[in-house]
Amino acid sequence: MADSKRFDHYINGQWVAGADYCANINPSDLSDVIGEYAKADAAQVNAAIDAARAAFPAWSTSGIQARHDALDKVGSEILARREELGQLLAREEGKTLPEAIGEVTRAGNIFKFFAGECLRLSGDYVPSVRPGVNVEVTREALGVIGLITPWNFPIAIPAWKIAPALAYGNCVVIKPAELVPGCAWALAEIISRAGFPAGVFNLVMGSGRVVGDVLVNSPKVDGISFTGSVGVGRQIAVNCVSRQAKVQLEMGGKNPQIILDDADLKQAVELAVQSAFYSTGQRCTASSRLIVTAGIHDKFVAAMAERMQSIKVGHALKAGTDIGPVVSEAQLNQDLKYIDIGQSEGARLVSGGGVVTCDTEGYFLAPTLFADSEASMRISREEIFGPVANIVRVADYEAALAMANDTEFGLSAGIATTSLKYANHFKRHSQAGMVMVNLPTAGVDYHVPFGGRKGSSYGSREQGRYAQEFYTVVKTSYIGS
Ligand SMILES: NC(=O)C1=CN([C@@H]2O[C@H](COP(=O)(O)OP(=O)(O)OC[C@H]3O[C@@H](n4cnc5c(N)ncnc54)[C@H](OP(=O)(O)O)[C@@H]3O)[C@@H](O)[C@H]2O)C=CC1
Ligand SMILES: O=C(O)CCC(=O)C(=O)O
Repeated sequence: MADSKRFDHYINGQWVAGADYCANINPSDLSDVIGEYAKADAAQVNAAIDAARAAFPAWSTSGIQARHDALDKVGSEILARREELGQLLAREEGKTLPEAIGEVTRAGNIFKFFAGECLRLSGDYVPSVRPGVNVEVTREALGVIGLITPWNFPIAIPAWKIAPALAYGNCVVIKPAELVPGCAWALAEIISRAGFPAGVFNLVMGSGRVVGDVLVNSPKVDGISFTGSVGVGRQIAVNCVSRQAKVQLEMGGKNPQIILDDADLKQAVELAVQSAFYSTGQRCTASSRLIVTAGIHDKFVAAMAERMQSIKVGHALKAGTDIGPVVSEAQLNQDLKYIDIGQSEGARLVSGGGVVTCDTEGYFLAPTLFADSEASMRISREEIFGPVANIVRVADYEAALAMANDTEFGLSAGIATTSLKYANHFKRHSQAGMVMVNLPTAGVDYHVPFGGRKGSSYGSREQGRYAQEFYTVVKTSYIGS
């Protein structure tokens, strides 16, 4: 358990000391150490995998009422403690407190949703083409699942992987990002008291290179669900496919936000600000390319420049902060690098462009907007993952659609328009997994599928009922008389 701000792994129903420890530091205030979190070595990861393997036969055939009750209990506790957990989340990741409380609420609702899914498991019972024979199609748990999660949604992403995995009868070993182990640890502590048998749920913290690598390559792990960068995701896929393990990847985006001439200007500005800068732009669904048609372009650029003056950057826990810090020094350097690239490529800086000084020492960056950009520029093509966006001018809707689809990614895509014709056409012809009409590209519901096309995602969808595609395997049984 936690001992003078030391936080241990949870393996086989026990709190286990780390092979080493790593400080979890508040990006809004680098003098604030949240705690020392355990780092696992390979032996500890293998112990967690073995515990999950041993627990699997009983858990995968356990009663659905017990599974429902345990998941529901987790959801209730998360919701009851949303303010306190939101504080922890804002402190370790840098999202503002309202955003963090919103994310915690989403996590609680996800556990409640999948508690319900335990009671809605279904299959098919159909006649055979052979007389006197019947056929059953049922779903069974996949097995032991390794969950590898990123830093930008420290409780919601673990929740949307853990809850369906357990609901459908799998056992899990989760490795959260080393930058944000606090929320995953708090979630593990709640799960440890909810009534799951030992070994069903295991938390091992530490680096991707050690913990993640063992999980991905262990022959005792039947599937990996990963969210993070494209480079790491693709390598995980290669390793999983080579040993025939199931794999699901959620990775980057370069999500377009189209603003058409007929858009409501005020609404378009608000949703563009939300898409590009809220959560410090650190969402795979964020939009860093605003594609604007010629008739509204100049008014839109001017209105954005004015609106951005009132965005307050500051300590994530301070009332009134709109945008908290960037998560880490490495991410800040990546954002600054792209600001330099934008300037050297010839885009015009409209707002922001550098770090911001606050009362505390942290990784504060001004929301940054470029205009007069070209679709071919690196700032228009590569995922930045920070509060940095650019505007590209196009002639009309057709050009906007073509530019929106001209990307290696396909996670989410938005359009601001008052035209039903263009909205409907965009819904049908956007090559993204999620389409937003008069809404920001980021900010999704928890009960419907989440995921993208092309380079953004691989494997079946996460969330909602569709999650069962990954976490279950189908069995066909033939019954003769
Ligand atoms: N789609 C999304 O939601 C996200 C996208 N990103 C993108 O990725 C960029 C880099 O962020 P970063 O955090 O470094 O992303 P990573 O892909 O490195 O990290 C995601 C998760 O994978 C783990 N990991 C890292 N290397 C390996 C490996 N070899 N085998 C198994 N697991 C591994 C990480 O562990 P650990 O970090 O503890 O070492 C973390 O838990 C961002 O700038 C952004 O562009 C980042 C986060 C989320
Ligand atoms: O936009 C959202 O609500 C979810 C975004 C997300 O899951 C991510 O950035 O990884």
